[in-house]
Amino acid sequence: MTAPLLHMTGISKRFGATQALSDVTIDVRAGRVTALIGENGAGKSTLMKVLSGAHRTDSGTMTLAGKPYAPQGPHDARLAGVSMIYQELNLAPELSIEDNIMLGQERKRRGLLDRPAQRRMVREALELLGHADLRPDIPVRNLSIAMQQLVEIARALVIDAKVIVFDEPTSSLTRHDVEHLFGVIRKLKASGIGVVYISHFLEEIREVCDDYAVLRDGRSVGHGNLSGTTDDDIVSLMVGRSVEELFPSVPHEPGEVILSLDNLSGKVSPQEVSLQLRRGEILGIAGLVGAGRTELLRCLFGLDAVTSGKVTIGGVSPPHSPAARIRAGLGLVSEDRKAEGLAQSRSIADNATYSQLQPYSRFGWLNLSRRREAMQHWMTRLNIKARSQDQAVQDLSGGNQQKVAIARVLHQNADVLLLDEPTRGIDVGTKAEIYRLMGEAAAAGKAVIFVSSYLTELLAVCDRVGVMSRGRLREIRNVADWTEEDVMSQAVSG
Ligand SMILES: Nc1ncnc2c1ncn2[C@@H]1O[C@H](COP(=O)(O)OP(=O)(O)OP(=O)(O)O)[C@@H](O)[C@H]1O
Repeated sequence: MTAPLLHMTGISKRFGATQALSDVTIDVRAGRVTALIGENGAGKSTLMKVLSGAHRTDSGTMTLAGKPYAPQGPHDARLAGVSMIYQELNLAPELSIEDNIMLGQERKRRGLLDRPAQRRMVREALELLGHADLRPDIPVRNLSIAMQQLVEIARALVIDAKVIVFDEPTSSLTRHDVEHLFGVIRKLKASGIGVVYISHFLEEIREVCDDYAVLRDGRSVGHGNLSGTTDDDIVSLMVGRSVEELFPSVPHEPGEVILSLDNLSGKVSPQEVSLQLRRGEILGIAGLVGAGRTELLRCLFGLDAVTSGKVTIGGVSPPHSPAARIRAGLGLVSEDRKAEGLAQSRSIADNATYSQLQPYSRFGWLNLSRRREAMQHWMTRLNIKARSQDQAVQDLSGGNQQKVAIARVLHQNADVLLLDEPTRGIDVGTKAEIYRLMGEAAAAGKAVIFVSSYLTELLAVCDRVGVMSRGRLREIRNVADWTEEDVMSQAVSG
């Protein structure tokens, strides 16, 4: 076999008391896509930050295209040919496509910006990506997320990227855009670039990747060609044991109506949404990004203004504020855990218990040992990887932060759980545990509204599924009466 394009070996990285990576080795070959796989907190992002110059490794070496590679920082790494495409895009919205692509890598002639040369490079890059039609002078803020991602990729191409890393690139994309992105990745492959692809979706990995490398607890535990492996093999490598069911089901029966919405409308979304939810029921809400699903939950929870309509919870209509809605029995896991979900500098325990401190406080004092016990339970159930429950949320991996947000609503013991993309960025083993917890909540007489862009899980886990498009709730059916195609055709209906 030919020498790898990128070879990382003996990579170790420690943060204080956390050994994030120990002696990790990974190879990336030219013209191939390598899936980097692991549970939340396994060390994937840390390894890629070492590769992209954002972190210095404590030990180990890297070679790129046969030469020693030790970037001094992200800019240095980019110039050497290593680019990262993150979930949160890093573009300047007011600048044009061209200026974004060339930012920090401008072409100059006699000290002046060489616009014609830049324009040529930008066009070539866009052409390679199948988008010669995109006008380089329009501002990036006018582009869809999928197109912005394309601009990021073009940024990598103009400096002759050798290795491009995609970190969970599909989480905000529609299925159509995902297919387009996969087409782009295939073009990158064909031009000899080595791609690293991080994802928690095995289906995606199978679709677009050739090779795999698995990390567990910061160590390399397996690598090879994907074609010779089953999903079970991969999952077993990730979690260190076999996972019996990816969609465990817990029997539950619908009871009395706990929540009713009558023509609920917000400023833009939702539009005249009516529904009834029973205890013991899991209602899924499907739809495209921007269909108004998040706004529906936010209006219900008292976060966004409502222009008309009525919300009844357990027979009463509580005031329109989050505090009142929490008292009435609602709990929300927000889609945007960074902006509004979690206090980043506070501990896991503070974050998870903050909406429900009552069981631990008497005469104004917190009973910390009782809280510690309760927290330990959720840390274990949700497999939260942390040194202790006192660790600050900002030091956790993305997936583990999401788990803390979920621990909060479970701990709050709400009657109606409003879950907005709760499994985004969560590893497969823990996803299964979250589905089980949802089933158990329903079996215990709670109700769940489950918003997700991952249709497979909605159809596997919910009792009924409704589809939103353009702010309206199109139709709710029993899950057995939906096919994926039906859901998609409702989702794109005008
Ligand atoms: N800046 C930091 N300070 C302290 N600990 C950190 C820091 N960055 C990462 N860690 C720790 O390193 C470990 C690996 O985290 P990393 O983000 O690499 O995981 P990951 O595999 O990318 O997870 P996910 O799938 O959830 O994104 C975790 O235990 C995390 O808490």
